[in-house]
Parts: sequence; structure tokens; C-alpha cells
Amino acid sequence: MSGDARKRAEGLSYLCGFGNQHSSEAVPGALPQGRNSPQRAPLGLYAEQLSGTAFTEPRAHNRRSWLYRIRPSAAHPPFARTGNGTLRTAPFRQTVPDPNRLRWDPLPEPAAGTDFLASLWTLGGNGDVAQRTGMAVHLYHATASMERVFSDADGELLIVPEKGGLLLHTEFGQLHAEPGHVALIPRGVRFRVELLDATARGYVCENYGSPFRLPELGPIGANGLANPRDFLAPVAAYEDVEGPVEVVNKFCGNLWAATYDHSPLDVVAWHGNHVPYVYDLRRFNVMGTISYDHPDPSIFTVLTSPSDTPGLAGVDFVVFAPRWLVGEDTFRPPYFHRNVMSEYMGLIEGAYDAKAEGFVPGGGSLHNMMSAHGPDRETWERASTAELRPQKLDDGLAFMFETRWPVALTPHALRAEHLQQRYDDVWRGFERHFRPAH
Ligand SMILES: O=C(O)Cc1cc(O)ccc1O
Ligand SMILES: [Fe+2]
Repeated sequence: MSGDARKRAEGLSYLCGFGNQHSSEAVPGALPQGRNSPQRAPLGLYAEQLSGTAFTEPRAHNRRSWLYRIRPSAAHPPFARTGNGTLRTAPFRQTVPDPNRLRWDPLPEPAAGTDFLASLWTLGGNGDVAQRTGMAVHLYHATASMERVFSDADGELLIVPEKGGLLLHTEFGQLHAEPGHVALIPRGVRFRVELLDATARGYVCENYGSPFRLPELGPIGANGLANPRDFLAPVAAYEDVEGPVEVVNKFCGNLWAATYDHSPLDVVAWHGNHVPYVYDLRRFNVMGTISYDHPDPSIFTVLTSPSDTPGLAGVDFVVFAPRWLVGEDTFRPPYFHRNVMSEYMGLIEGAYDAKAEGFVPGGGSLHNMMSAHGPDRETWERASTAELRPQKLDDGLAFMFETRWPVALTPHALRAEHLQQRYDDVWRGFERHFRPAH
């Protein structure tokens, strides 16, 4: 952590456009032209393909990149099991799935010297990593930059910083993510996290399923929600480091480590569409009602991981960004509801319009499949009597990981001291107002 690192982070250049076929070289001439795998790659580099989808998936969804590196990724010693810390993986079978509404305060302060990887604390998830289905919800709270390098064979990592800036050093180059941004590390991509502040705190959705993509826009038209050009990929940047580097690989739920004799962040040039990226949530083009009724939150979908059933996501990433509320004769905050999907919500900043208090930045709530939830009593009282002038909601940034299967908890999430004990009370004391005419 240093002012110097933040200056470097702020000076980074990017390639823009979600899903584009980018190309980048840190040294002129490093990228082969006209072919992917010449007999000898330029500048003595090794050529290697990294696949994010099966070779044969439809062209519109196919993801792969070609990397030109100082050493082939294959040049490494065997991995050996290392401790998983508080990181857990699906299937989550250690607790009985809980139908209760649950809410957590932020993670407690970690010990000094805790890096991003060591700080990962799994709340729960669903699916089965070996089937490449489902997702996990993790939180992180780090106090040190990573010296080691991490990659996740189990899924892509959507990192949602809530506190503290991050400089992500990846095989593809560097990305800068501050609270209010999200960063995505694709399955299998090696990276390390440098902290730009004394501590860093946030959320991670580990998506075991198909890679996140932009949702269809249907009748919205050709523009809106998250605009593709606001997704930023890094330009090639490499580490030419000879000497021991610890590389940790998450594979089918366990961490495996090996000491390489060089840095695997040694990609001098690359091209393709299987890339890490950052996105500033404040660029989200929020849609909403301009007549009446509260729209379903699917209108706020930033990214979706489709399942085999059209319209049914393995997981959606949804953002509740600043917006105007103008609905006439409308209860404007989120309605009372029971959802077949399961909802994990987090707060990046400020407050959320369905909860008067108790849902705090860095905390989170879980409303599993069919659990009854919605505005707390205080919010309901206020919103059902409020004068319905146009109102700007501009003091909050919340998000939701909405998933097709119930989220089962890890034992440490269910027993955590920071699990709120009386969350149900926010829905106590609703008076009956029913007065049948007689
Ligand atoms: O429960 C929540 O707060 C998330 C949510 C928001 C909304 O506007 C409508 C439905 C919904 O599940
Ligand atoms: Fe909900």
C-alpha cells in the first residue's frame, strides 16, 4: 500500500467493450499477426490458449484468449494441498438450509498481515462445483497486499469492493477497482491483489456456472442498463521475475499451492475475449417506472449467468443505483414479496430504500427461496403515507446476487457473532388496518 501505487492505479490505460476481441502487447511486436500459434512466437515467447467456454460453444458465447508469455504455464512443480482457511465450496451440506430471513453485520477486523486470499470468508452458496453449477457468496476483509498469486479453477470471481481500493495484477495486465466498481476475474486467470488503502473490505460472487454476460435488453432496445463500452479490460503488462513465487490454485473446493521459480504473471502480449474487466456501477443506466408501480428488480440486472432454461439465471448481479422515483399512486420502495429465486444483498454505500436501519455497508442479508420479506415496518409506514413528489434516491448503492437455488450456509456463517439475532423484529408490529365494510 502506498500513494505511489494509487498513482499507478489511476494512470492505467484500458481497452473498452464487453465481450470484445481485444488485443494488447506490452512490447511492440510481441503479438503474432495473422495466426495464433506460429512455429516460433515473436520475441522468444511461448503461445498458449486459455479457454473460458468449451471449444464448440456457439460463437456468440465462446470465450477464449491467446497468451504470449515468458514461460509456458505448464512449467510448474506439483501442487500440494494447503489450508482452505475460511474459504468453502459447493456443495454446501454442513448446515440444514434455513428458511429464515438472515442478516449479518460486517466481518470483524482481521489480524494484521491478512491478504485478500487469506481473508476470504464463505457465507454459503449452492450448486456443485464439480458440475459447474451454482455459486458461492464470499466476503473479504484484508489488511495486506498479496505476495502470492491466486487462480480459481472453480469459477469466475466477481469482486465488489465496499471499502478500500484494489490494484489487481492479472495475467492480462492491471485493473484498478474502488468501492462502487466491480472487478471480474475469469475462471483460471492468475492474479494478485494489492491494497491501495490500509484495509480492503467487500464481497465476492464466485460463479461456478456459465460466464457472466450482459442481459438481453428486449423491448428496452439497443441501449441501456450496463452499456458494453463501460467494461474495461487491462492492457498487457508483465512481471519479469525469476525467483520463488507462491501460486495458489483453487480446484474443486480446495486450495493447492506450488512454488514456481518465476512469476506466472509473465504475459507480454495477448488477444481474445476471455479477459478480466472492471465496471463502474455509477455508469449503470437505471431504468424504472415513469407511470406507476414498482418494477421488478430484474430491470437493474448488470450481469447474468444464464442456465439451460431461457430466462432462468444461475445467478444475476443486480445493482440498486441512485435514481429518481416518480411513480404516481405507488408504494415506491420494494414491495412485500416471496421469490422463487434466492436473494443475497449487500450494501456498498449509504442506505437501502427498503430498510430504515440495520442493513449497513459491509453487511449483508439473505432472503432464501420463498422467504417473505420486503420493507421493514418503519419504511412501510413512511412510504405508505409519503407525499408522492418526484424524489431522488441518491444516498445509496446496494446490490443483489440473485440465484436460482437456495443458498445454504457454512457453519461459520450460521454461528457468526456478527449474525444479527433479531432480524425478524423489523417486520414486527404491523397493525391490522382491515376494516370490512358492513
Ligand atoms: O428484497 C429486496 O430488497 C430486493 C428487491 C428489490 C426490489 O425492488 C424488488 C424485489 C426485490 O426482491
Ligand atoms: Fe427481495
